[in-house]
Amino acid sequence: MIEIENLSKSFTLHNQSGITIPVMEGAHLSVLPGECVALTGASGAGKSTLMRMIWGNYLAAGGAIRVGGLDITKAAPREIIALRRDTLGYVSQFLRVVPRVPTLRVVAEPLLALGLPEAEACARAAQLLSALNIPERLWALSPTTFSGGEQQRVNIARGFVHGYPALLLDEPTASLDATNRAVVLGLIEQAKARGAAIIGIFHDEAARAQVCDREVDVTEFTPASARGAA
Ligand SMILES: Nc1ncnc2c1ncn2[C@@H]1O[C@H](COP(=O)(O)OP(=O)(O)OP(=O)(O)O)[C@@H](O)[C@H]1O
Repeated sequence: MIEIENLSKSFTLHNQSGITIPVMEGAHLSVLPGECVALTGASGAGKSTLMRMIWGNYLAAGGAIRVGGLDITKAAPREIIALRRDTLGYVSQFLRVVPRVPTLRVVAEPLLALGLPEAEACARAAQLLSALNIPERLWALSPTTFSGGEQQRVNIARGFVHGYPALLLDEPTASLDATNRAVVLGLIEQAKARGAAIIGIFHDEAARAQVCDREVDVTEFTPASARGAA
């Protein structure tokens, strides 16, 4: 479902004499439907960079990233938008929303974008918000004033509202209490059971051990030149 081949990435610092920093070389990764793979490696090894490349926010220098058959490194913006609507979900660490949109709507939006009737989309959103213990009195409010943990749960609800065939999870249990952490791990297990291919960053080792089938240390993809500098 997710296939990465010979991927490389470097950053050019335009405001610092245009210096180029290679951060990844020869990256390979393949994630099958129903599998959850954890990206590991020390801080700065490139975990977030790899996730952002799969999401289509960072351009690759070379290689291929195929999600559901589409090579993201060569895709047109409209293809990326369609991929994000239908196939690829992303639970980032922080919720980014348009101010004044009610929480229920924020969570229902991915389903509305797919053309589901409003009542159906809102019912599914309500189900997830309840499961994630967001009190119903908050659903009509914008999540912009919510606590860090509440915002993260809204973000998770939004990321799991549609049964995406592929999912990227960036620290999905980071600021959660034990009860909500267990709910999120349950959602990940359900997503795997329905066949989602998942890539995640989990600093929570117990969570990683519970839901991930294997680990990939991105340090393996650090270019030899950058390794020498470390
Ligand atoms: N936008 C950027 N511009 C320049 N360099 C960047 C950029 N984003 C990341 N880097 C560099 O790429 C390398 C990998 O960073 P990345 O954030 O992917 O690491 P990480 O493994 O996710 O770290 P952490 O666990 O601390 O979040 C770092 O050396 C970082 O400085």
